[in-house]
Amino acid sequence: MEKLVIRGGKPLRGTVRVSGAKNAVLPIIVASMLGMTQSTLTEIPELADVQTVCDVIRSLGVEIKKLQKGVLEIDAAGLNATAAPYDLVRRMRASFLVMGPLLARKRKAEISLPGGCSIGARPIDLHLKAFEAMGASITLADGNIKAEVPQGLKGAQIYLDFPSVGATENVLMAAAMAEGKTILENAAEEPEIVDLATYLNSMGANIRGAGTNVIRIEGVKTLHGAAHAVIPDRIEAGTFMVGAAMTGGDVFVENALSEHLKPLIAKLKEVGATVEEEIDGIRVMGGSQRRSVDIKTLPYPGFPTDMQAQFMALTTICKGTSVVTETVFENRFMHVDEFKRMGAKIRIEGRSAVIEGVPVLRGASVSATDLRAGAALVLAGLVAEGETKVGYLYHIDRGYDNLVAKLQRLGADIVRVNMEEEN
Ligand SMILES: CC(=O)N[C@H]1[C@@H](OP(=O)(O)OP(=O)(O)OC[C@H]2O[C@@H](n3ccc(=O)[nH]c3=O)[C@H](O)[C@@H]2O)O[C@H](CO)[C@@H](O)[C@@H]1O
Ligand SMILES: C=C(OP(=O)(O)O)C(=O)O
Repeated sequence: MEKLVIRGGKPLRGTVRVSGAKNAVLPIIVASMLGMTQSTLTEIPELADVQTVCDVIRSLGVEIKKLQKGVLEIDAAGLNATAAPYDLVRRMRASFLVMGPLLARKRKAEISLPGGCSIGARPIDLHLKAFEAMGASITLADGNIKAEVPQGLKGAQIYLDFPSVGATENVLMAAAMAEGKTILENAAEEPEIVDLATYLNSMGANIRGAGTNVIRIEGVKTLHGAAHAVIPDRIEAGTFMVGAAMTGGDVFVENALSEHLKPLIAKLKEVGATVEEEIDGIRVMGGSQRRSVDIKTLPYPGFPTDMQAQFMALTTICKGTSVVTETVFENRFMHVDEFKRMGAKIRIEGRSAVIEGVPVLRGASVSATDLRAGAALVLAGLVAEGETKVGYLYHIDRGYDNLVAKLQRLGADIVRVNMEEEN
């Protein structure tokens, strides 16, 4: 098994460039299925999830060429299948986003229930209710969802019970080519939704209001390919920012957009870090004192759930008691037990974790229980006394582009080793 081996104690210093956003690139690659001509996408991060989403849409007849590092050319003229294979869908929840484009272009879709992720049950009822409102009939058999809309999708007024990111994206893609107008209320407002809408509009769609909680979509008959550069990854940026604050370092996170990171910036300042918002990135300098701070995750523009684990890593070494409350996912505290192995003092009370800061963490063997938990354990390893070994790296590989090389360039003592070879 491969592991990351980290020797803590080195402050992160220097410049790191943020890659394109995982949570923007996945829906954007899927949205390319709607184009009748070729799209060129740039700022594509090197991630296992990008590979998986490309495999999913290739299996449906879409041609994808990697022109050079970070650049994909996608041609969906030959889209010819309507069933997404189970072994790919189970690997990544975002695969379920192909349902919208398949219904729009092929009027039917068959997709396995997306793979359960350890952070919560993650149902897809809001996606399905929205498709039903647009005229689709949906059946579930043998773990597969079959949706059909023989007369084509019709625009509808849809209210999401929760501002789900994935459901908003699926509706945007379906409604872009539906007949008539769709009004989506209580829509998700994340920057990744805006990026998807920008791309769809450059493909010929008519979408207004993305980034607010009401999105209006006037359906068009066809869409064409377009050129698009994916936005920077605010969660990757946030991970390095927390790393700088934790290690008492000084890091310029190039390409990070401060307008996407307001809650994190505010909380880092509360902890005692200095944060400078610059035109081409964000500089974070960690102080010697770290004060305890409370956070509560919320849909955008609230504190992102995808930064909760990394921020909790920081609170483990803040002076005093911090409370971290998770409201978006019901089971996103798997990292707590791993932090405890490293000497952190944390107890869980319902949806909150109460963290009593300790002066030092100790290196230990720990497991990445999910993507952000993995990143959080790496951050903990950077400040721990002695050696930390982080296993189950496939979680981290899903969503961080060259994490080890980027950390090494910032001065971290971190290597990736194959433990079997070592023995
Ligand atoms: C690929 C991608 O972009 N992933 C992000 C996306 O996931 P994802 O799109 O899956 O997240 P959602 O916003 O849909 O989920 C938020 C909450 O709504 C619930 N829910 C969602 C859909 C549904 O039909 N029914 C339902 O109950 C979920 O179980 C969860 O508790 O947004 C999450 C919330 O910001 C992030 O953590 C993920 O990194
Ligand atoms: C939960 C995450 O991703 P996904 O929705 O792809 O599982 C994440 O990026 O932290």
